[in-house]
Amino acid sequence: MASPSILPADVLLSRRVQEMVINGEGPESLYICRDEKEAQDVPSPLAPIPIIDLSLFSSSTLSTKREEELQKLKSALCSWGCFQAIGHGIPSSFLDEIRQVTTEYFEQPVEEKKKYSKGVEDVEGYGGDPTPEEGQFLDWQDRLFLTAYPEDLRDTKFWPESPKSFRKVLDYYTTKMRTVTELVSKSMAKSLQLEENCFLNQFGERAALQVRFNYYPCCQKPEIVLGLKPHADGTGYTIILQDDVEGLQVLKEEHWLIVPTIPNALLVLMGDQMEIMTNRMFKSPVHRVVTNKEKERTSIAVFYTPEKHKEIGPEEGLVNEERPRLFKKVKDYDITHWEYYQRGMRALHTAEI
Ligand SMILES: O=C(O)CCC(=O)C(=O)O
Ligand SMILES: [Fe+2]
Repeated sequence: MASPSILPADVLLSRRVQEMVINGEGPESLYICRDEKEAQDVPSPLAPIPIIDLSLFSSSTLSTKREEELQKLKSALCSWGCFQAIGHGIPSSFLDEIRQVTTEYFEQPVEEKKKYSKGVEDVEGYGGDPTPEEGQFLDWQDRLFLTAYPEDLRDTKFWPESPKSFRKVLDYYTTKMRTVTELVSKSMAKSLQLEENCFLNQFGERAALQVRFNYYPCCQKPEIVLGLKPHADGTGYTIILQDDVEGLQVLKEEHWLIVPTIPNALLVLMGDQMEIMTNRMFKSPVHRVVTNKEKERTSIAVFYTPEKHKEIGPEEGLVNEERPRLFKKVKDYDITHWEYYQRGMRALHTAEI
């Protein structure tokens, strides 16, 4: 396969995938990352990712029922590293609303979206990865990346003013995500027989919520590109709202399996930092996104990451003779993760003892 030609970063960044599709341009070499033979593979089966009802974790639930659900949660995270959360308390009408403003944002003329363009060195804003490192390929996607929490770290120059309700909707979604992360973090701790606030304490009060709005245009040759290259997240964990188009896949025992789309579910997916904090009890799964010829896809991924400069490490309660300490204490792991990600590599080994 030809290695990609290197164009100046600002040129790459100024050409969005969506525009190329509108102009009828096919994937050029920079995006071609697989050969067609792989496309003749048998279609990927659906991943039977456990569905967890978060409402059962409330104190009003019968304790046996609650205990059962906690066990289900633990088993899901030990084997899959993710689960589909229902009963999270966010009305389905609101999930539809945030999906709607996301679609509306990406459907706007490119000049409107480019008002929020990220610069070559920026993390936040509208665009894609700027410079592929040697041997790396570009993802068949456009995205908008924003810090939503802590509020004083919001850079509102990247927050779209159109569609009109975008900011208000994102603000409300952030509040809801704060509630969900609190409940999920406490439940994960309880499922491991740990003190319920232990993960919340490691994340810290100023743990970040960053939102990545992903837009994957259709592709005439979906078998030779990827919407998002294989990776594990550098977060604590990530909460993904999919639309009704399949595309996200998880790697399980060397097979790619499709993550089912469930209208009102949130996919909660462990990142490397939960694998560190749980001393590898919970797995941070490798995942990727594929595209298709007929339907564009959007997803909204919320990255929940420990507070800046805060040290995290394995919970003492999960270190014992049978399970010796596997990781050192680390801080700002997401930065190391990003450096490795750009080279198409995992960073978790840098935290290992
Ligand atoms: O689009 C998706 O469903 C997944 C997105 C994802 O993995 C990411 O943004 O890190
Ligand atoms: Fe991801």
